[in-house]
Amino acid sequence: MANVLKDNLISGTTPLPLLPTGEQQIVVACRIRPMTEEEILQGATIIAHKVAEDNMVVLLDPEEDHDDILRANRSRERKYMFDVVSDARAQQQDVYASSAKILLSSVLEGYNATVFAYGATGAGKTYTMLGTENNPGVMYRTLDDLFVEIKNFQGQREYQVSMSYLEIYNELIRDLLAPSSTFLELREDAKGTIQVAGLSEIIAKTPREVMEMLHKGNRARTQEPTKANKTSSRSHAVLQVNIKQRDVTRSHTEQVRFAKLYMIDLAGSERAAHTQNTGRRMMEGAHINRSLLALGNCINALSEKGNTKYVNYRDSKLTRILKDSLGGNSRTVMIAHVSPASIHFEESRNTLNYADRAKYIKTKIRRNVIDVSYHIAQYQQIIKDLRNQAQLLREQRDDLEMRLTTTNEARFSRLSDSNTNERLRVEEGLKLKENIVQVYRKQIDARRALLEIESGLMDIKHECTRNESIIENYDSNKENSPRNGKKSSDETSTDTIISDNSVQRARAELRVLEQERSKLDKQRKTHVKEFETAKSEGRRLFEKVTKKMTSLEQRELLRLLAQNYEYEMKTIELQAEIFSREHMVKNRDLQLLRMSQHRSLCDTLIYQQRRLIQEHQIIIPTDLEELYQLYSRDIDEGQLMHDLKTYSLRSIAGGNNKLSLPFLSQIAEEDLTSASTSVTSFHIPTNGSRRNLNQPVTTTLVVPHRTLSDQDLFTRVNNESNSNDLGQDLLVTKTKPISYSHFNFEQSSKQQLTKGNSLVSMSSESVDTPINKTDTTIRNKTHTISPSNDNLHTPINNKVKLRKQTQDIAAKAAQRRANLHHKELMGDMGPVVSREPIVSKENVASIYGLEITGVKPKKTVTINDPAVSRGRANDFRRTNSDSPDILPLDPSNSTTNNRPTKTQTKKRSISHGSTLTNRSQIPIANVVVPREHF
Ligand SMILES: Nc1ncnc2c1ncn2[C@@H]1O[C@H](COP(=O)(O)OP(=O)(O)OP(=O)(O)O)[C@@H](O)[C@H]1O
Repeated sequence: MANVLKDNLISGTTPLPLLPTGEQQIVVACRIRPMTEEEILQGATIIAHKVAEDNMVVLLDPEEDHDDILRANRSRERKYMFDVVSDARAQQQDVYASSAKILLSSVLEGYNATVFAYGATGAGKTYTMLGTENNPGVMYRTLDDLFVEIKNFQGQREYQVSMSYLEIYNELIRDLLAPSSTFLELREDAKGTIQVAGLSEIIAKTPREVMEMLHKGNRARTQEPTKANKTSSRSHAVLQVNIKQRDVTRSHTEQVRFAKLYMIDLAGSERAAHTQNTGRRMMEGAHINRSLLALGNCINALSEKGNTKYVNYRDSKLTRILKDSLGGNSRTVMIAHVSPASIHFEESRNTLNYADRAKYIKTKIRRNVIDVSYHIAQYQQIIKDLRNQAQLLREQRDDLEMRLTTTNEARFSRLSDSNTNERLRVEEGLKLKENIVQVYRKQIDARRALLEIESGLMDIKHECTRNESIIENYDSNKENSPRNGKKSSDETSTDTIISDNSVQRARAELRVLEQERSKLDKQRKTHVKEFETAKSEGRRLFEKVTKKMTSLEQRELLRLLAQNYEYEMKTIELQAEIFSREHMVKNRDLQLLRMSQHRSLCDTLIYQQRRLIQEHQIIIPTDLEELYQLYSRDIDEGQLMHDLKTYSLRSIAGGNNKLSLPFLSQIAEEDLTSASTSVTSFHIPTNGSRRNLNQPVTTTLVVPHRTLSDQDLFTRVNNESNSNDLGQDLLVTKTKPISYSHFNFEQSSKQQLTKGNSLVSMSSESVDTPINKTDTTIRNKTHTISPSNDNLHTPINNKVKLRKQTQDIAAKAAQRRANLHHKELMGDMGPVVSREPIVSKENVASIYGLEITGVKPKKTVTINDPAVSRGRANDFRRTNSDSPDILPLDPSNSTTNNRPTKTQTKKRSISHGSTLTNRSQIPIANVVVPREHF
């Protein structure tokens, strides 16, 4: 560090060095001012010397007696090493170059920085920080350079510079840019950052404005003559410069950098005996000393090895403001000031001792950068900006090419005919220049072509996904075709023709898209090759041409030309990235919209089912009630329920099958139809048709989908689909129950099972069971144990109608959810779109928030099989009549109690593939659809 400072000191114009990130020690500089007239008049001698090495101060003790033999062996000198030392010969520029200037580059990179002047009264702090009109100090020079730097980045970065200026006088804070009699308060925000409430912050556009503000502030500052200093500052002055910047080049994310630069001129410590201050001056002195003592304590604590001591910043306003500069997020330079005069030995020694300690203080710096992400509408604007930028670059380039040619030609014509060698050389240079321009153009063209191809490929991907999902829906519908059994033959045939046509079209489109994709892929490869060749050729030519061009001007023009092409290349690359992001965001937005529509649908569905339960006073198990309570709490402050109540009453009271909720009917009519079915390998047993009744529904855990976050779902789906041994992976032991703090699902499910599965039994009856004699018996049974069974006389047909209505929605809703997740997964898979269906039984079930267990068919507890309807009815009776004959958890018992006939087992084997040994056919899971909720 000392060397860097030394370099800066010598040259004063060395490029601003960038300090390393992370932990950093405070840079301590020392300035020994020249002797003042008064000091000379008082007969003081010079006791503070800078030694030749530049970074050492030797302080001699004026009290030491050379003739004192007792002290003869003791050194007369006190030596201090600092990062840089300047003495009476040093100019203001030198001091600036070794202190604030080294911070400037980091400030522009987004790091906070502080430079503060420390020392006894009259030691030269204000002179260093403020200076005089003819010889300005650090504050002015820093701001001046800051604007120069900003100008250098013109066209690349946008800046906003604002400043505030305050003083701490007698522990009171005053705004120097808007002086008034009121004092300001310090506030600490949640992150522990200290702020001055109500402090004015003025935006400065030019160095001139800054200087005016600075002068204005200084005029308002409290300054009084004392015995020690005719222009003694009686306050600590804090100048804060805020720099906010962002790159002009637009990108999909925007980096905004903030930095705070503090420049502080402290009041000087004073010894009452020396200053002979009385009254008000003495009071000021006491305040100054107290705050400086607090600062000294902080320095002591911070410089402790290992930094284990408590640092009390709260003792003074000064230390609170300096908190970050001393121990926090700031690159800090301390300039310690000493008088060289022997009469100030004590003050100088104190200052040097503190400065020496401050060397060990470490700050932890970090860049203040935030990334601002853009949304879709802004992408359009960025693309527009980038296009404009590319146009501007092309114009600049034309100009450069012209100038390069003109200078070459002018040079050529200046050469006499006899100077053949030189003429040949210039001619060759001209030719090479043409070559290089051609190569650069080729490079740009290839990159642009690639951009177009990439964009085309993205569109193809999108179209493929759309068509694949049509085909998938069709296949899924076909699989669930028994549902159509209830439709009239006319209806069915029209539906079939429509979907057959659309699926045929989708298949044909897919074939064309595939061809197009492979064509573009080939083109892409060719262009990538062209681009790479042009790139390396460009590099080679550039070196060659540079060698041929003798004139500095030509070389510079060539360099600018190459740079210009490079910028355009970057612009194209940015465009490509933004296109792809735009594409991704569009997809996501669409999915989110559909998900939220779907969610509304589910909420309505749950509400209507809830009403059915209430209206018909159906007894529901406590577990289900608790789940419902959880669900209710999950809905934002009950607002949704309130809204739904208003609409749903109409829809249910109306008793017709058409939904009356405005948004729901919209979804039901538009979205549900379009996204009819997509679950290819998963049958949702919420369908009221007889076919579902043939599918065994087995129970494990029942978890509402709302208990999982989207992320959880996504992770689960991914994990499960990534699993090599899906069947094994989904074993119940591996599936952790999702528990709320006050509700244990695992326990709950166990209870469900041990209590005889009343939940499932009830729901089987209320949802799926066909209305026949047995079921009426069951219902009667149920209601006999109900405290109130007035509604028993409600026409059964009406109930069934309502149930079916909700069942259909449930089925569609579940399928839609699977469909959406399927698409999401496909979207996240990157450029290669898998043709394999990603939605498996497990994934889909997981999407619904269901727990899936890998259960061997033997252990399966089958309840909802109409073939064993008598058994089920018995189970149900047992459950609801608190019969001791409880449906057992034990698998062996379960098969005994619920033992299916041979045919029944066979049936199940087919639907779950349980008897097959092939891995792909191994029964993966028994799935529970949250039908019980309905
Ligand atoms: N490097 C220097 N070259 C010439 N004159 C200087 C230098 N440093 C300080 N002085 C002069 O010394 C006197 C005291 O300096 P200054 O007011 O800057 O001290 P200070 O440390 O700010 O004191 P206080 O803490 O009382 O405000 C002033 O007259 C100033 O012009």
